[in-house]
Amino acid sequence: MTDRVAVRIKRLPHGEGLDLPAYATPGAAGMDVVAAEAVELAPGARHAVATGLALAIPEGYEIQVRPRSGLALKHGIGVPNAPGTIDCDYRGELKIILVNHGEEAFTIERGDRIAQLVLAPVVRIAWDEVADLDATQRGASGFGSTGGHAALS
Ligand SMILES: O=c1ccn([C@H]2C[C@H](O)[C@@H](COP(=O)(O)OP(=O)(O)OP(=O)(O)O)O2)c(=O)[nH]1
Ligand SMILES: [Mg+2]
Repeated sequence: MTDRVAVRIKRLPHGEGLDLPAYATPGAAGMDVVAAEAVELAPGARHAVATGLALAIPEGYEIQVRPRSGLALKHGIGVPNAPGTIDCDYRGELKIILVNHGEEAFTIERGDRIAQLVLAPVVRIAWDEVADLDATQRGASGFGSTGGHAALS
């Protein structure tokens, strides 16, 4: 694997005793992050789940919060803002927004792995405002303009 990037992390008082986010396998793209609180999510409900963690991500990076596919497939638990954006200048508590798309209530216990964190480089925009844009074959066509599921002939 490539070299790791150091990210400062602080445990908040209610995060004491919990595992720090960690890669479950040597090739995992995301670190699983655990809940610092127990939550009962009714069908259709959503909640910003505490992690008991605060971060200082280095400039030039963000952390993306992504759902766990097992929770999604088995229980309908999603991250409604996926991929959640953790800015490098955010010093508040990392929270994981979960939604229950399933038909049954879902119980999260403190210490359960609820989502995964992916560190990603950020390339920032410098607008170059112009009067006219260059022409392309696609032009303004989009949103299915090239056809449906059938192969191109
Ligand atoms: O799933 C998430 C998404 C965001 N955040 C925190 C970190 C992020 O840096 C901050 C702001 O997030 P975002 O920019 O997505 O939310 P916003 O609605 O635009 O709020 P703001 O006006 O504070 O930027 O909230 C989380 O803890 N968890
Ligand atoms: Mg914002």
